[in-house]
Amino acid sequence: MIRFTATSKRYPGGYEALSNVNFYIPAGQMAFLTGHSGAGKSTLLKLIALLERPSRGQVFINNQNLARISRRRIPYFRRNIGIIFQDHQLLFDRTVFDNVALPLIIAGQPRGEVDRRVRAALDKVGLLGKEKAYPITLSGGEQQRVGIARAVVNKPPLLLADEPTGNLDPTLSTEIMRIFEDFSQVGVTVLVASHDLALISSLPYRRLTLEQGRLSTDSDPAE
Ligand SMILES: Nc1ncnc2c1ncn2[C@@H]1O[C@H](COP(=O)(O)OP(=O)(O)OP(=O)(O)O)[C@@H](O)[C@H]1O
Repeated sequence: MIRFTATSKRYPGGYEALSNVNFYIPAGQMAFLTGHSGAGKSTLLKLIALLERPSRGQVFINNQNLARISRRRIPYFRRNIGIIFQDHQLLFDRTVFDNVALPLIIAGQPRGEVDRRVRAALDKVGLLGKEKAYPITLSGGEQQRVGIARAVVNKPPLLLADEPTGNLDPTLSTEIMRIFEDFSQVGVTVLVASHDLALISSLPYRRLTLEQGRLSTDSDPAE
């Protein structure tokens, strides 16, 4: 599903954020990406979402070489990826329903389909009944779950999360991880960048560790 082959990323200032990274994550796997601050975790996720391009090497998603995707086709490619950020980037002047509906409305889905899918997504994250609420009235954990519902409302086969539990206490963090596990169990590939080692160590998933842009370890407790 995700393949990096000798992938490097040098930013315009000359800083090499990723150096010769190689790994493969099969479809349906859940994995963590960890490493110190500045190790290159966000950069790696950005290369997958085509928010940045590698300076050397390749990134393949579903056997598709991302170098072959033109700028014009990037929005269509991104519909295959749900992205969750630490600061969930919700619209505070819109209801929960409207926040989650946004990707479907942009994709031109008919109203009935939007209603049905938004409710299904809110149900998956345990927020049915909060459709009319405004994000400001929700707790941090609930806001993060709205962000997850919005990321999955298109049913993307791939979910990327960048520090999704950064602002949450351990109990809420565990709840968020459980939601990701549920998606992975129905075949969604999930890659979570996090430096919460206590949380990661408590879960039986593969762990890719970056150290100054290099993949220093790749360990899978299942093997
Ligand atoms: N657009 C950019 N231009 C120049 N340098 C950048 C850019 N984005 C990131 N960097 C640099 O690349 C390095 C890796 O950054 P990245 O955000 O990928 O790390 P990270 O592991 O996600 O860190 P954190 O855990 O602090 O978010 C950092 O030194 C950062 O300053």
